[in-house]
Parts: sequence; structure tokens; C-alpha cells
Amino acid sequence: MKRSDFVAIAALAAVFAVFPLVVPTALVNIGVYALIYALTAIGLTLLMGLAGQVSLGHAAFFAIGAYTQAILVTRYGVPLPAAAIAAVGLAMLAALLIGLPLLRLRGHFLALATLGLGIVLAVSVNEMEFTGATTGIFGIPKPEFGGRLYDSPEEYFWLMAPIVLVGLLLARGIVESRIGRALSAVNDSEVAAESLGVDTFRLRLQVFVLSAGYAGLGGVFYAHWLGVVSPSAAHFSMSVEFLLISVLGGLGTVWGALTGAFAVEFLDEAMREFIPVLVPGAAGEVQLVGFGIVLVLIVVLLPGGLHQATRRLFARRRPAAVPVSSGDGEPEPRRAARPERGSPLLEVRGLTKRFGGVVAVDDVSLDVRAGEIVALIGPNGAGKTTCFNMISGVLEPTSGEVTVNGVRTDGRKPHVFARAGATRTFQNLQVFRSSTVLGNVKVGRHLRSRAGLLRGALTLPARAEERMITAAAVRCLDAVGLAEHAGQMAVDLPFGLQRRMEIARALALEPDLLLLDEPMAGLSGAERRELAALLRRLREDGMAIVLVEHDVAAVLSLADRVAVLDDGKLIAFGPPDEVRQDPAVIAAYLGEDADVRD
Ligand SMILES: Nc1ncnc2c1ncn2[C@@H]1O[C@H](COP(=O)(O)OP(=O)(O)OP(=O)(O)O)[C@@H](O)[C@H]1O
Repeated sequence: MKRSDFVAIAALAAVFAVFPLVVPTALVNIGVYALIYALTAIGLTLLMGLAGQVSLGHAAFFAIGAYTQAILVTRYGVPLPAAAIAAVGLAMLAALLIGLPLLRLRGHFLALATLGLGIVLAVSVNEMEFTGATTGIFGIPKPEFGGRLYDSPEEYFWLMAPIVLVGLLLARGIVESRIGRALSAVNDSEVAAESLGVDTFRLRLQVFVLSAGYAGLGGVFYAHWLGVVSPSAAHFSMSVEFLLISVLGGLGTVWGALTGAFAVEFLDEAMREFIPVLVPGAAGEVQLVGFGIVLVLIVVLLPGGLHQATRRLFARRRPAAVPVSSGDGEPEPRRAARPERGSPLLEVRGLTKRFGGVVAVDDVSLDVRAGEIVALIGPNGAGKTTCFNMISGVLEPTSGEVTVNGVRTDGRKPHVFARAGATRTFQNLQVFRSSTVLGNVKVGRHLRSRAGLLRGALTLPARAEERMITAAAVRCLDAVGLAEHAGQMAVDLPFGLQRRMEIARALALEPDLLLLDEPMAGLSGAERRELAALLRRLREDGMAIVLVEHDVAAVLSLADRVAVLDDGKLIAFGPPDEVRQDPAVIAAYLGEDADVRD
């Protein structure tokens, strides 16, 4: 986490400390609601901004927290903190049960399911005697700790403020952590992040469960402040309010949850004050319409929320300074030894892919051994990329087997391929657009580091690992001659350098097997020679490399073996000299071109 975060937290702490002293009690009361909703919105901002998932029913988790707290405290006399742990735990459990089946699917299934959950819960609490039906549960006491009763808006504000600040701090920690980096990469290119070992489903599920935990805790504080929990806590309008807070604040940052909460609550209050002045005799509904119009205007004019507006005001241009030296003496985490040279790393058996009537890849079998470069060549549309996609888990084969390092990976997701010790680059570049060159390569260290959600949130235990990740990423950038560009935004690099950055990103994984899809495309002559030299060095180190390449001359001079695909079929597989004289290959692909035969 950045130093500026700690400065911001300290400044906020000071503001929160004096806020109840300098504003009237009625406004402090609004501030209390803002803090309760901010807590909920922090989780929602993480879910929507970081994990790229939408929840339309977050009030359900809020209500689960509020009702559980109310029932445990009023009916069973459970001490407040223990009840709060159970309440938050139950909200998280509900999210786990919903997320497990749904987050495997792409698209807006989670949004729909949470909408459904919200409706089911709102109707259920309204009907069930256990939850007090329409009247809800009364008599929830104000909290009392160490003989101090938190019953006034001022006291309650001071009780909640540190909790919200800690919640923000933890969320910031996650955004800046290994997990945050991986999720941001998923938002930019899911397939590339997966190919570097990021288990998208698992991370999204974790963030969803965490976001429900934040909502559950918001519900706990809501219950104690109101003293009553009624079905309105689970109402759809609550979910909308949480969404508005997150979107208005700005999904790009967890700070947005706090700004959004205060903006929405005070705006709400201002509307109640001013609309009757502007529209005499206006009742509550009209006030809400005005409130809605203002919000729509803000969202339309400021799609990035208040966060974006403040950034436009204060920020000049990124990027922040990034260390470009790898010489900080941090030891590398030990990696299992590379497989012995010549041992089989990739075994492909009978690989076939049909797209409707088209057989793009037809019964291809080949093997690749540690310490060799295999080139996959063939005319346009021969099936090379489809083959790569099946081998790397991006496409499910119609039939056939893929084994990497002894692990069956066919039909599994790309992160399984990565875990088996292999990764790939892409013909159409898959740059993590919202990140720097160094940030891109750091994602490549995902599997070579460990910090999970909790360690990321707590920041400090992950610091040493973060330094190692940076050092290793800089070394990989060095290897492809990009160290001086480390701090630049990846999208600002010219195409050729982006290609090299993708290779550095793949190298950061320290794979045993590296698949490169047209790595020479778009590179200058000098860059091609440098890349060839790098690939030879990697081969010397015992890495196995498979490349699809149209520069046949380069391929024949570089590869140990060449596989030739034509119309989905493997028509030749052997040393370059053999392949270039193969009549079938000459007829299908090489032709009589003197350059190639040279
Ligand atoms: N998603 C798809 N749906 C339908 N057909 C596809 C799909 N992907 C590839 N194909 C077809 O499969 C065949 C092989 O395509 P593929 O992209 O694998 O070839 P390639 O050898 O990589 O070609 P290039 O050198 O042009 O990249 C082509 O006929 C292509 O039209």
C-alpha cells in the first residue's frame, strides 16, 4: 500500500475525530448513516470495481447481518461482538453458496442471482414469524463497551469511524496486493491473466464473499443504531442505494465508497430540505424524484464518479515512480528444479477440434521435450492457433489429450496449464491496459508468490514478497531489454515493445514450457535477432519452447524440430533439414522459394 494511503487515512481520522464536535447533531446523525452505508459500499466497490462483478441485491447480505445480529442479541442474549461475528459469517456463507455455482459462469449471472436473492429475502422476512414479519425485531440495545454507552449520534459516529477506516485500509491493501493486481489483470484480459496462473473463479468468489462480509457488518451497525430491524432493511431500494453510493463515489477506488456514502446521504437530506421550497407542497415521493434526477445527471456527466472528478482537478498525469533496479539483494523464492533436458514436457495425443462442420485441427499428436525449440508452421487457416488454444486450455478440444509435465490439462482452464509449469503469449496481444509495463510483468509472478486476500489486506506481511515480485519482474524486463520502460503505461508502448513485454510477462512465471504465438510479428530485423538469441538462451537453460511463426527462414534456423500443419492435419514433424525437403511440405506450404530452402 502506498504512503499516500496512510496519509489519507490519518487525515480522515482527524476529520472524523472533529466532525461530531463541529456540526449539529442532526448532521452527525446523517454522518452515522453515511458510515453504515459506506461500510457496505466498500465491499460492493471491491466487487464491482476490482472483480468486475455486479450485485443487484446487496441489501440481502446487509439484512442477513442486521437480522442475525438482532435475533442473537435480543432473543438469545448473545454478547454483541460474538453475535457480530456470527452475523458477518452468515452473510459470507450465503454469498459462498450463491457464488459457488454462479461465478464459474461468464456474464451477468451473479447480478441476476443476487437480484433474485434480494427479492426472496425481502419477501421471506416480511412473511416469517421468526423474523418478526412486517413489524420486524425491536429492542436492539445500543452498544456498550467498557462502561461507555454509544447512544448519541456523536458517540456512535466515533465508534464506527475507526471501523470504517480499518475497512478502507484493508480494502486498499487488497487492491494493491497480489490478488488485486491479478483481478485488475482479469478485467483487462481474462485469458492472459488465466494463462499466467490466475484462477479467476476462485478470486472472484473470494471477493464476492468478502463483499458480503462488509455488507453484513454494515447490517450489524444498522441494527444497533436503529434499535429495530424491519423488512425495509432487505428492500430492493436499499440495494439500489448501495449501488448508487458505489457508482457515484467511483468504482475505480475504494475511497469512492466513503465519498459516495456521504454525498448520497447529504444530498438526500438537501433534497428533502430544498425541494419543498422549489416545488411548494411537494411530498416525499417528489423529493425522491428530484434526488433521482440529480443522481442520473451526476452519473451521466461523471461516469467515473466523484473520484474521477477529484482526480481531474488535482492530478496531472500518471505514472508514479517505479523502481527499475533489480539489485536490492532480495533472494528469489526457490523454484522446483527444471525437468531434465530431453524429458517429455508436452504430450499431445489425437487432438481434434471441430467448429460445426469445419475440422480446424484433425487428430494431431506430437511431443515436446525439455531443452528444445519446436516450431509449428503451416499456411493461413491451417489450425495453428486453434492447436495452441487447445493445448493452453483456452479452447476445449473436441477430442484428444494434452499432458504437461505429467499432468492432464485438456479441457481444463488456462490457469491449470500454468500451474503445470507452462504459459503462452498471444497472436493478438493481450496487454493489461490499466497497468504499467512493470505491473504487467508482475502478474506473471502470480504463481511464484503466495499472499492471499488476508495477507494482502494486512499489507505488512506481504511487503517482503512484493519486493521480491518487483525484483524478479524487473529482471525479466531486463532480459528482453525493457527495463527502462518499466514505469510506462503498457498501452503507451509501441507494438514491438508490447510483444516483448508479453514475453517478459510469460518468463516471469519461470515456465518449463513456453508457447509463443507469432512472437516475431511486428518486430524489426534487429529485434528479431535479439529475440532469437533470447530464445536460444532459454533453450540452453532447459526450457521447452513451442512457437507458431510465419517467418519460415527464422524458424528453420532456430527450431530443433518443426511440425507442419496443413488443413488441420500434421503432415510432417521432424528436424528442419528433413522437413524442408519433405515433398508434402513443399507442396502445401514452402513451395520452391529459394530464400526458404537456403
Ligand atoms: N471460433 C471459431 N469458429 C469457427 N471456425 C474457426 C474458429 N476458430 C478458427 N476457426 C477455423 O479453423 C481453421 C483454423 O484456424 P486457425 O486460426 O487455428 O488457423 P491458423 O493456422 O492459426 O491461421 P493463421 O496463420 O491465419 O493465424 C480456420 O479455417 C478457421 O476459420
